[in-house]
Amino acid sequence: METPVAYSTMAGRLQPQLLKALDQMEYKYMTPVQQKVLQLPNFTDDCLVQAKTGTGKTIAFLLPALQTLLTTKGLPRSQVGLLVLAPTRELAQQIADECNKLTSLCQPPLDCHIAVGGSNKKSALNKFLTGKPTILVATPGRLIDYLSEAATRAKFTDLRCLVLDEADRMLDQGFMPALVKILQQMPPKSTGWQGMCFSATLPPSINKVLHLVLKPNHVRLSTIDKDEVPTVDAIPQSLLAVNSIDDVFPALHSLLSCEKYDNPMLKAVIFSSTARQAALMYQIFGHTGGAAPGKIPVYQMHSRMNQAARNRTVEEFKAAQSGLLFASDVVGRGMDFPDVGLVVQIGLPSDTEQYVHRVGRTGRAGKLGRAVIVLIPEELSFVRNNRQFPIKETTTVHPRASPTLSADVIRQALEKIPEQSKTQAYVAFLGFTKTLKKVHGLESNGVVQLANRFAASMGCTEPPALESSTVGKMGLKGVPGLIIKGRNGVPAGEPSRNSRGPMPRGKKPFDDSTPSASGAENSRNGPTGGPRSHKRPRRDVR
Ligand SMILES: Nc1ncnc2c1ncn2[C@@H]1O[C@H](COP(=O)(O)OP(=O)(O)OP(=O)(O)O)[C@@H](O)[C@H]1O
Repeated sequence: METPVAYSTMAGRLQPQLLKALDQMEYKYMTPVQQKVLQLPNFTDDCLVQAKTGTGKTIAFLLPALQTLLTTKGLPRSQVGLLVLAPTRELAQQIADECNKLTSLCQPPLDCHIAVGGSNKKSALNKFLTGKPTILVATPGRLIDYLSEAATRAKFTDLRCLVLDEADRMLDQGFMPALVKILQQMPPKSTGWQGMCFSATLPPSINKVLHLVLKPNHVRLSTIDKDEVPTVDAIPQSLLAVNSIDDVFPALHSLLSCEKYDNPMLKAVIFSSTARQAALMYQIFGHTGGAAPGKIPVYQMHSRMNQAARNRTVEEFKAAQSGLLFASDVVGRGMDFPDVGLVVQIGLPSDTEQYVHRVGRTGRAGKLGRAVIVLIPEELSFVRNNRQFPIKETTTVHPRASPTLSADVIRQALEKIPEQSKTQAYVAFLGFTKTLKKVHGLESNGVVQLANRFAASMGCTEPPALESSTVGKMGLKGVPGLIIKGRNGVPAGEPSRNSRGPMPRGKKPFDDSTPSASGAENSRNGPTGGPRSHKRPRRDVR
């Protein structure tokens, strides 16, 4: 490992007020990525930078950009000189907070504004238009909204630097149309603004679109060796392979309770594939008192919450000394929750990059951490196809683990969960599994069967009834095993036929692997309607 270089050696290259702020933030030494970037002879070079999660990339792009703003003459104070784009609202806020700390001693002040969805657009836009926003941190959707106003567009005519944080995400198919729209409203690249792209993962696919923000001769920096994986070495990764989907929640309960026994101050993030599943698991583990023994606070974070609740959770979980955060991918990238010691992924990440970023919510800033992925047999191909990750199968059983006790605790907790939450989790599971059916190696029949087994694992006596339009949208019309409202004897508008309460103890859940009554009735759906095909799963990332 290279000897760390002190920030004090940057005197003369960085403005004294930035160095003083770094000192106040107790950043004495540069992290490797900060060192690489700050060693560039020219801070205004276009650059593509890769460094592992939690290694201080935010400071690495803010410092050169702020140095440019502080030393460049001629930038009118009402103009945006630095624009940072990030994929999520919470990440944008986090970047703005870090930026405000770095500029806290600047005189005259460098105002940092934020433009994100979920907040009051009118008042934020008004402040932006009447203020002196030298820096803007934004999510693409809200920025496009802003740019519809001519007065807003006029604020960018002197742009000096544009940063894409989580650059591979910002340049992927999901964000590309928005990014292109934004760039159309910015001064042309030929006016000389600097482009900076940062991420822990830079798949080759982004190379063909980098020209949108970077010059052809941009600098490429990486702190990751060519054949090295982008996950942090200090995070042991393990696989908890469960025999069937019924075992997922009990296995998670067992894992968390054992971890909690070993470390009463456990702070963990548990990722689910969908917002609804994160919400469901939050409720389940709320009823189990977090994880036995003793109580541990539980938190939830996903796109189905309103922005005020999302902001509150971020603040609380950042400050928490221990707790379980049940989350979707809205906090899968970039978020810095101090001292998270464990990341658990329930089911498949949407892609290998997402696996890396989720794992990276632990082991940050040189701290220790551990990552576990819980997979059912249908999902194990993820590990087989991604041998680059040092994922070890968990073989040792913790002496405290009691599968029967965990199964009982989960069953009792599930009895208290409203049917509506289960139905929502089922629909979301169906949709997500459908989009990843190739990875699962499943046909539509198999997708429905798996989703129905998921419903059974939630204690549903039969699969929740779906709106016919929902089934159509998912491209699952006519697939046996689904219960459609208004058919199968289920009155339209009624929540579900399974709302008879929880499955009695010991009762065998419905077996949807054989054509059930519901499956037979389902044949009335007729031939499959034109399925809407998704190349990638709909991710809960905004
Ligand atoms: N020079 C430094 N010294 C000590 N801590 C630092 C330094 N720079 C950054 N940090 C801390 O390291 C943590 C991770 O930083 P940051 O969030 O920028 O990482 P990142 O590389 O952007 O991660 P990700 O890839 O997940 O987005 C933060 O808590 C930050 O405060």
